Amino acid sequence: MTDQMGAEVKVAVLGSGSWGTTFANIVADAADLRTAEGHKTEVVLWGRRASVVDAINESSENPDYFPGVTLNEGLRATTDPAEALSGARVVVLAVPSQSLRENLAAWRPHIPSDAVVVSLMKGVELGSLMRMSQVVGEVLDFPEERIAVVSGPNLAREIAERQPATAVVACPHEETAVLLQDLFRSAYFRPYTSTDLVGVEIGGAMKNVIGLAVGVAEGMGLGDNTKASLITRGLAETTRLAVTLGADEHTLSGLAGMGDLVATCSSPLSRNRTFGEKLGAGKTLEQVVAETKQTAEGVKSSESILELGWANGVDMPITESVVKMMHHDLSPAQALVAFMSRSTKPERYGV
Ligand SMILES: NC(=O)C1=CN([C@@H]2O[C@H](COP(=O)(O)OP(=O)(O)OC[C@H]3O[C@@H](n4cnc5c(N)ncnc54)[C@H](O)[C@@H]3O)[C@@H](O)[C@H]2O)C=CC1
Ligand SMILES: O=C(CO)COP(=O)(O)O
Repeated sequence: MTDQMGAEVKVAVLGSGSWGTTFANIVADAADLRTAEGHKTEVVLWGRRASVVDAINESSENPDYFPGVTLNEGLRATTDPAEALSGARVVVLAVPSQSLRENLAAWRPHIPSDAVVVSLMKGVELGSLMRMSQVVGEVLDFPEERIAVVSGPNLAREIAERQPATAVVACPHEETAVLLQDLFRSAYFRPYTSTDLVGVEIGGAMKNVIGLAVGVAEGMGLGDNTKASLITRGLAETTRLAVTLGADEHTLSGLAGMGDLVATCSSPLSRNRTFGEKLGAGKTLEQVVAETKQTAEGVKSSESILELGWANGVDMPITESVVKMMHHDLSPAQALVAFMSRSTKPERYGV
């Protein structure tokens, strides 16, 4: 990337929550690798809260999300979006999906018109039913070759601890994906490229919904057959939707599909799975919402995803059950009965 963009590249990461902090740290660690090759990458993280920003600048730590984890010392943070974005060639977005449009509208005057914008978010906008890259394209009026996404089995805590992980960098314009792959590659983070933006984004958004369902099953004390069934049928549902929207079926058996689904559905670190687990164990929705401090994207995105499915004639039985549990007072026990009493069908139907 540095070869194409000059010897010095500034990367702005907007959002200093769990994934924004971790991703900024990945890019800062990756930058160290390339220093030896004569390139300089500056990484600046924008956060809303001064206390978090100060802690990152003063002690290379984000105590709210990763107490005890030492971040790269070269990582700088600021509460000023203009400062973070000034001269940035790459702008990485890591805020909750439902606030992206509002955030982008505020940041737009500061985003350099020739920047590449990268979404890390795994949601679908309520109302518009747009994927995050579509929201970026609409608000910023950027061409598709300068909008990319990163997705995959990326539980932030593990990666903040620098445990090995893989991901997919997707952009319809392969050259952009390759340039970003180089910028984000570190000793413990290995990005693959893809041109299938739709498949990568739908895989990321859907795995949160299936993660909620698997969490509910876990909370109800159900076993591995039930969870494997939900994961597998969840992948079928994800693939049906993604392919209908134009994705390559193979993307969904890759890192941003099956890979992320497995990580999310099997890990107690997943906020979506944990949310579902608490509900399945008998807590009320209000209790679980009050206890959940970080973003569990599937709760809201389940509604927009279901609508997207309906608008495109796609059968989405697990998503429908999740929406009813999250928003229409269906109990986990009722959801289970409804799911199991559906009419029988071939394993493969629809697209
Ligand atoms: N945490 C993880 O392991 C991963 C998360 N993601 C995705 O990254 C996105 C961000 O998630 P996290 O960082 O995990 O969430 P988080 O809840 O940890 O952090 C969200 C950040 O956005 C800020 N924020 C909240 N509302 C805002 C608003 N209205 N305007 C501006 N900033 C606001 C919060 O203060 C916080 O700093 C989500 O779409 C999530 O699905 C993707 C991969 C891994
Ligand atoms: O996206 C993630 C893992 O890839 C994080 O999952 P949760 O948002 O459920 O914590």
